[in-house]
Amino acid sequence: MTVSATAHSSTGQATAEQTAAIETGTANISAFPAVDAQRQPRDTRPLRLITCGSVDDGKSTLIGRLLWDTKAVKEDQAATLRRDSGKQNDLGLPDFALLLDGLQAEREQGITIDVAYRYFATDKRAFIVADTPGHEQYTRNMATGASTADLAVLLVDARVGLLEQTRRHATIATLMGIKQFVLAVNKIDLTGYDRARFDAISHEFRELALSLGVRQITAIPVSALKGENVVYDGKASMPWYEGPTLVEVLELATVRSAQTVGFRLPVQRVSRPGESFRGYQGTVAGGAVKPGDSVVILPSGMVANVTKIVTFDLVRNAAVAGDAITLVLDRQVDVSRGDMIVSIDAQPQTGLAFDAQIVALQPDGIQPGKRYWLKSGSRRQRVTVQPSSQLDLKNGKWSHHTDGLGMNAIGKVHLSFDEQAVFDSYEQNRTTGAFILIDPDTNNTVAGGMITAKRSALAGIHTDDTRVLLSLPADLADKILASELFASRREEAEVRRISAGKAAEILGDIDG
Ligand SMILES: Nc1nc2c(ncn2[C@@H]2O[C@H](COP(=O)(O)OP(=O)(O)OP(=O)(O)O)[C@@H](O)[C@H]2O)c(=O)[nH]1
Repeated sequence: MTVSATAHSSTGQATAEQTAAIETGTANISAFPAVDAQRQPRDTRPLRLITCGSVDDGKSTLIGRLLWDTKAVKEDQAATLRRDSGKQNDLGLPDFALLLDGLQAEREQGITIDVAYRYFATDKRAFIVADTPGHEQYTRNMATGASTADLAVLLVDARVGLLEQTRRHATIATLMGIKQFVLAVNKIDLTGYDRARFDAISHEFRELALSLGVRQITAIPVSALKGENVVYDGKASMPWYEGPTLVEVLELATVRSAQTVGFRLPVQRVSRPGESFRGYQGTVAGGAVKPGDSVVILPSGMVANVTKIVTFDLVRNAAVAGDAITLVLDRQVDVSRGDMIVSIDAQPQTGLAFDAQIVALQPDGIQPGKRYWLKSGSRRQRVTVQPSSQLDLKNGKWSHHTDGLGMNAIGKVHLSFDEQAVFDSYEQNRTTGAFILIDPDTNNTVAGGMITAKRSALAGIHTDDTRVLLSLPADLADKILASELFASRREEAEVRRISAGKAAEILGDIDG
């Protein structure tokens, strides 16, 4: 067995070695109902999932069970687990939650662990599971885990049903772009395998998920403790359940595609080892590049052609997202750290104002109108943050909110920059569309966020002005927008391009 249960703190990419190890893993799943192996080509990319649940819902037990039943536990670990059998449960099984105890201990000592990543595999696919703590104060860790996940497993205790925390987790997962949910109705054994109970909870969850716009939902009655419907089926106890096991759903889930639109190279360093060589170094954050491609340097807008792509040991004829490269261009251009080199035909947005969604991470929260440092990749800029609405985690609705955002609050904000900023939307690129906010007084990271859209200059217009414009026939509104009178008050070039229809969209956004 090549797979080990490995805990990793912080930002969580599997190393190449780990990925290779999990990809060669061959877990024994013969006793588990086969999904036609012929029809299911093995996906080489690991599926990333996040598990969320409230305290005591059985999250540790479920993850432990997944690792155990897919044989992702090393022999020595297994032996230790069996030996510590003071902890054995009524069924004579080891306490699976113990597999995760190292992390627990660190947490109790107050060592900051954001997210622990664990690796397991079946013969169809490898998995990386982000284990995040259930307490409310750990919301930001959940957001961190969710930001890279393809799928969220939400746990509820079958005896208790959905809680506010379930809604909170589902909402954050959705905000982070997760579109596939599994509801694991755990501890079903403690309800006497009550089908009506399961149906009621899954119905309620379906409504919640639909209200969030999530359509891919699978609800599964599970006993993590007994290992029913996790890796092995639970037909003996639940003949009424004909759906898939948790692992079957995970094997069939889709890996979120990189969704990048064009080539992006945030410049980390300008390399000038000698007179004759000048290269721009960084990690490709999207798309691909090859010699001969035309690129634009942002925010300056200068154009150049790629002559050479160099990595640490060789000259390459192409580079893709994730590659650390040095790019050589065909002419002298002014490029510095924090600039972005992008493909000419699919450029990110450049502007002074953007809309974003943020999660406040510090007790001080986010203060309206305060200037922060915004850091995205290697770029650091001054920004003013103005909240516009806040998410009510009890009912999942946004409400108008222009005051500060407290710790763990999720808000929509307007970002205003002193100098041109360059972003993709987070939907389009998770690297160049994401940022953190740093408080200049304390140097603390006070928020994590994602760009939703560029704000037009029109969005700065007083709402009443825009309402008046919208009440006019579209052609008249267009004329007024294009008039000198209006242009003299606003950034002329921007305003001219905006139709009343666009204004309606922006207004909707302001109201929303
Ligand atoms: N009967 C039964 N008990 C379960 C099941 N899953 C978990 N438990 C028990 O529920 C208790 C809590 O389980 P944990 O896995 O520690 O719960 P958790 O959600 O990870 O809790 P924290 O780690 O504190 O967040 C333990 O005593 C488990 O043995 C289940 O499916 N059936």
